[in-house]
Amino acid sequence: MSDLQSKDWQMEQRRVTTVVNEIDKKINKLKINAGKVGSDVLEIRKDFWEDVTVNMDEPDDMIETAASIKQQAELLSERERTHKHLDKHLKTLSRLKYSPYFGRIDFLEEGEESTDQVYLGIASLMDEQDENFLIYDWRAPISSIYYDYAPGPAQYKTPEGTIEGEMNLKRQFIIRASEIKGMFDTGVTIGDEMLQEVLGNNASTQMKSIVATIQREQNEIIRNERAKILIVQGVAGSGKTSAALQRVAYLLYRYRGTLNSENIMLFSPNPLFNSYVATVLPELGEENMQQSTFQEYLNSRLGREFHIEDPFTQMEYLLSGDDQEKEYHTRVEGIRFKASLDFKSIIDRYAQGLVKKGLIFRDLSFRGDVLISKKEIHDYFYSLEEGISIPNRMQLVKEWLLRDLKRKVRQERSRSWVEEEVQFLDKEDFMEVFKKLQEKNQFSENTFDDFEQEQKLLAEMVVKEKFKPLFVRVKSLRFIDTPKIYRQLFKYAEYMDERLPVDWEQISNQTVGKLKEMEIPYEDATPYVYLQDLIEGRKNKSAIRHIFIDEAQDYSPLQFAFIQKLFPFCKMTLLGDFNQAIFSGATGAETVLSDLNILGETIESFVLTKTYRSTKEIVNFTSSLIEGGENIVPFNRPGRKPLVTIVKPNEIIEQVIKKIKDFQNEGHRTIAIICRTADESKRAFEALRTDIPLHLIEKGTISYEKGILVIPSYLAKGIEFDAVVLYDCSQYKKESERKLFYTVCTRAMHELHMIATTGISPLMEVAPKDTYSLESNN
Ligand SMILES: Nc1ncnc2c1ncn2[C@@H]1O[C@H](COP(=O)(O)OP(=O)(O)OP(=O)(O)O)[C@@H](O)[C@H]1O
Repeated sequence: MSDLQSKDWQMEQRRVTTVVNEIDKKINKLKINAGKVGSDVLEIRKDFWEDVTVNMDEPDDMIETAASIKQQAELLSERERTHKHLDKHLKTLSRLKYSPYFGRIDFLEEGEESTDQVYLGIASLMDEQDENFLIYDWRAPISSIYYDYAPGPAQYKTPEGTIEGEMNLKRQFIIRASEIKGMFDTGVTIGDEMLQEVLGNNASTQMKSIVATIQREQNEIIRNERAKILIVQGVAGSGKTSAALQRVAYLLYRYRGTLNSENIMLFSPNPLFNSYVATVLPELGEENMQQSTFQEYLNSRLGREFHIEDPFTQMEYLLSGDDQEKEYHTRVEGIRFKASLDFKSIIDRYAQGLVKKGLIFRDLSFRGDVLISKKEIHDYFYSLEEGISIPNRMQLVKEWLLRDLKRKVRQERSRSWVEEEVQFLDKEDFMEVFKKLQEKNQFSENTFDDFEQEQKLLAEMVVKEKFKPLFVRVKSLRFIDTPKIYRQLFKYAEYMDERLPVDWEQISNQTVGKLKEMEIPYEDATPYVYLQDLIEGRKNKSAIRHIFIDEAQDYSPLQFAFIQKLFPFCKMTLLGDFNQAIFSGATGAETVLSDLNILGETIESFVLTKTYRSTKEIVNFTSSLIEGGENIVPFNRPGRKPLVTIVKPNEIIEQVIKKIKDFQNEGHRTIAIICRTADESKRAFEALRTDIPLHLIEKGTISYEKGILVIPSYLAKGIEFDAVVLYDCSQYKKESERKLFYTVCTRAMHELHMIATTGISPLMEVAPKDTYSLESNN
């Protein structure tokens, strides 16, 4: 280190120390404050009822009592909110104390005399007088210069306009436990050195925030405020998920006061992924957005009625099914067609036809008798004016049914079964009736009359209770026979459209067969709920205002159209990689990213071609596996070439164990043995578990720990590992599995080892021989 550098280092360390002292003072003050508020909360809770005037004698007193309770509850919740806020602030300060900032820029604004020194951290911090920023939030307008420019002329946008000037210095820090561990003055990009340092580290079971090293093209995505639909197409490892999460943090900062974490929703590929990304936002001092998988949504809609196939079971079928069989082909054809907008338009036209005829209803029965028949409901529905939309007519039918049911409740009271049931009521029920009569002052002091009254009320109670499920059914529109209406679609389609696949009849039979068993194939679940919404209507009550869809290539055009309908007023950010479209890859179905024109309206699209995850050698190999791979730019981090070892099938376990031991000795901590299917994963797990400690990841797994895991190919999406062992790469044979093969190989950060039992995968034949090493144990 030169003298100057060392002087700079000392000067910067002194500043860190001063800032940390300032943070300490703030922490102490805040702790005292938080302590006070905390004891206020406890006290209010303890004395809640003592401080409330309770008097129920007169109506006026009751009103006063209610007001007093309300006031006390408001006071309590105000104190609780303040406490939560202080607590959050304290956590942020402790994080700042550990590492106050990661960057500095010196910026001379045009027309100004003095240069501003801007230090960037995960949150802003003012000096004691609250006059100057000691740290700027990385999301502040001025901070964007750090991500967008090299030293020299620079500009940034503010709500008031663009500010221009000159950046004289751009410096990066690695600060840990209030001590500078690394310091770089950087040039063109955000320090290669710093990135090298970050990317060279071991993978963890949780994704990390990238605020210190966001790249210019990622920053553009993170800060985009215009687009209604923002599309990010990025190669594997280009930071799509990272950019998405920092974008959530940015939006929460930019629109603070009007947007909170409850208003943002992330659709992720599987439950494991949810936990993988769960710590990024809290690390940045923000609360996590809502997270769900699309499957969870479908379950919430259809789970009561159907057994729903999940996408992983569908994937297993595609990977393990016999592609020589007619049935397999029919299914694949069906999956492909049901993903398309052609199918959606068939459903739309079918629904239009239902305006005039074709809706099917269910009988409403009670104690084995039909109370209101499906025919009566049908006739009532179609007697309503055609100009009224189907959902609105359904509401009218509902109201009619409810009125009718109430009438039926009254008629039912005098039936003999009711009298019998009354005998079996328990004491509490009698007490309730007694209380009701008392409240209504209905006792006449005439014992005979009183008995009559009581019996009447008890009968009413019994009937009401028994009718409850019927009322619930009617209120939730379950008098509509949607399964039958959906099944009927397949017959109708034959007369409606010429764009049907040639084997539509077989597809229909296959689908209808499943539906009759109350099983719904994954490819039918979205069309089903889409049709259901056209019939029932769905009010958008959700608080969600921004949707993020990760692994967007796994959504079909029809699914996306459905999501858009579901959240019509939301902005959306879609992140995906066409080359990792493993589900559609297996069937040739279109995905939402196949043709961006279908998204119409206001889309803005970004492409990320630089990849950060894997070493240069791994990227050289993986990018040769796919079309267009020559455009992928690896980050310059050296490593070993991927290695293929050919072994006899009965030696595979021995080879895996050997390789795992080697990786562990080299210091790798998360090692994945990726198998093609769940079945293969189970077998590998059973064979290995006695020799090495490992975890088996299955579709329901929600989190994992550091160490060795066995995981089926399609569940490894979106996640990364220090080292990957492909259990048997000879199994990836079909062209339709190219994307799957590419996806699994791109999970490796530092090492990729492929074991082959019957020769290398034919999918690797396109890779130049010098992009991998080959050894044979035979
Ligand atoms: N600007 C950056 N600074 C530091 N690390 C980065 C940056 N961008 C991406 N990375 C790292 O690269 C790896 C891949 O990032 P991420 O998982 O977000 O990519 P992705 O595009 O979603 O990948 P995939 O599509 O393959 O799942 C992560 O380890 C992430 O931390």
